[in-house]
Amino acid sequence: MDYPGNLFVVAAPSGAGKSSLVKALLELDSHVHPSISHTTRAPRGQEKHGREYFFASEPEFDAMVQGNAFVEWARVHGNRYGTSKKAIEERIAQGSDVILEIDFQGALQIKKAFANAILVFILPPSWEELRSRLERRGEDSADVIEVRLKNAAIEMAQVSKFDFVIINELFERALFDLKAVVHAQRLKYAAQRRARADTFQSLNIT
Ligand SMILES: Nc1ncnc2c1ncn2[C@@H]1O[C@H](COP(=O)(O)OP(=O)(O)OP(=O)(O)O)[C@@H](O)[C@H]1O
Ligand SMILES: Nc1nc2c(ncn2[C@@H]2O[C@H](COP(=O)(O)O)[C@@H](O)[C@H]2O)c(=O)[nH]1
Repeated sequence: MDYPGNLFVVAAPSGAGKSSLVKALLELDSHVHPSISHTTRAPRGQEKHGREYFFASEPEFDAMVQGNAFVEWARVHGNRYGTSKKAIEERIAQGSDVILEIDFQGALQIKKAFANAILVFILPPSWEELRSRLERRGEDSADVIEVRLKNAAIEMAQVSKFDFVIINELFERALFDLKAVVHAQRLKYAAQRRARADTFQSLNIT
């Protein structure tokens, strides 16, 4: 389906820095809107319902799956996460750009539903740095960090299926690259829409 707004999907192994990069992008670019996912994970320290996530019980999440409310959902690191259709369709239909911060399974489901979606994969510069970022963040127990690092190898094996890969070594450099992807995509779709409008006009199609 073709929508006037752009859909960006950012995936990365846990700790690579995607939330930090997306947050910085949102502060700089008011035309990009985040999609707030639903999750069965418990809230972390400062997280608020409706800000980082909509926190849902297992039965609540089940009901949404049964009700076909998700455009994609996946089990990630032992919890379920999903993107509600409502969260994105209304906005991109109105011409806004929407950014999703989800895992690779969800990203690939999104590409099937929205062929124009742009998939961006964020890589850490090294395994040592990935571990150290997870430890420094101080949000997850040692066991959870081990699970996330183990899953990171599986996630990174999917990188070739993404449209763009950004290495988040120097934060400002990675942010520059993410901004460039968003900007390039806007120019590309704007040009395509103009070309189509011109053709429609010359063919007298309304
Ligand atoms: N370029 C960078 N250099 C150093 N530290 C960074 C960099 N980018 C992010 N960080 C830090 O690494 C930690 C992990 O970043 P962040 O929470 O954004 O990762 P994430 O990919 O969103 O993880 P998750 O999927 O678990 O939510 C944070 O403490 C963040 O401040
Ligand atoms: N497939 C989906 N994955 C999602 C969604 N929202 C978040 N995520 C991913 O889950 C992991 C863990 O996140 P955390 O907040 O517990 O650290 C991370 O890779 C997220 O990107 C979603 O709606 N669908």
